[in-house]
Amino acid sequence: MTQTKFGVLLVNLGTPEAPTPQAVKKYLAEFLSDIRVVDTPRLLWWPILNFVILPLRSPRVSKLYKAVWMEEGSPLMVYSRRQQKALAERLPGTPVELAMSYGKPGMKEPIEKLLAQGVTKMVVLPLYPQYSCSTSAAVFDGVARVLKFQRRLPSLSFIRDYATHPAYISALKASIERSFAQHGEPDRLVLSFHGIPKRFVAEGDDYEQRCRDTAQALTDALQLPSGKIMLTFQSRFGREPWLTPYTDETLKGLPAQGVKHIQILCPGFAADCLETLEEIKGENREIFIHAGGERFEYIDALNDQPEHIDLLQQLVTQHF
Ligand SMILES: C=CC1=C(C)c2cc3[nH]c(cc4nc(cc5[nH]c(cc1n2)c(C)c5CCC(=O)O)C(CCC(=O)O)=C4C)c(C)c3C=C
Ligand SMILES: [Fe+2]
Ligand SMILES: [Fe+2]
Repeated sequence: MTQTKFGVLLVNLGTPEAPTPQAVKKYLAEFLSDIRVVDTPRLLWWPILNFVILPLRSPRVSKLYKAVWMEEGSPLMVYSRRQQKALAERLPGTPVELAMSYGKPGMKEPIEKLLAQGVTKMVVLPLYPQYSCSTSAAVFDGVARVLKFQRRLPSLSFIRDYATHPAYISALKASIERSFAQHGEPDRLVLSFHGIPKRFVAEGDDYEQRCRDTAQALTDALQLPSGKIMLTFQSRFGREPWLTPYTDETLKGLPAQGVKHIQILCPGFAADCLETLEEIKGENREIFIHAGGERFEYIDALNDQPEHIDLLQQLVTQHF
């Protein structure tokens, strides 16, 4: 009889290997070729991607990566590795691998490493608190793509999301309360989530609802008056309408309404990355201050905070 051997696969988006135009181009080419992310018909998308998007975007975005790059590498990779290590320390005897949907180490090598260690049950945890077809479902595709070439499949648990998990909400709450204690209570607490095209939601993606579920659970947990918390969407890409209100437009309008002190948190990002550090902590601070805002405080992602590792541990061990 085979004994069950558990293994954990953490998965995040992926990031370039270096903050250079060539490395960013390679990463974006893989990421933006996934039909889960951009679903424009391939024949139309291929020339746009290769002749317009990649040549124009890669040099510009590589400068943004340079601005947030850490000594050990890209922030997303650095924090994800720390999460992997901290979770592995909590689970002696259970291998924990980190995979990325795009770029290195990809999906194949980490899954094969788990199987080579005799894992018979794999718990897959996409590090996206709110489900979206563009992220969580792409992880599912990646797992299936790799397992397609295995003769012996492991049992699988796929954690769809954890938007209202009590340990997630209490980790966010603790972070916010620390920030309030350090800087005072702001006029508004802004929760900025990565956007997606509105069309994805119309076609059945429940991402917007899951973001609202998180915001509601946090509002209840913090016991703040409902007008104090705002939900916005960042990182718009392309021409079609994305989820609104947009973070940048909202922040630009706040000072004129008398809102001069904000704190901002990105609950949809398990790890700090380009989108939080450059776009929110950098660019959106500028927008707010330029519009007449006075105090802007960015609240770090949960990264490798002990409360976050508690959450990851609870999420995976409930499947053991
Ligand atoms: C093109 C469409 C995109 C969709 C849909 C999308 C959804 C989505 N993304 C994240 C999380 C992250 N995105 C990050 C970067 C990033 N995202 C897009 C595009 C879409 N994202 C691009 C083109 C980029 C790269 C930067 C740029 O060129 O502007 C990152 C950061 C990666 C890093 O290296 O730091 C994360 C994380 C979520 C959660 C999401 C849907 C809910
Ligand atoms: Fe994105
Ligand atoms: Fe961005």
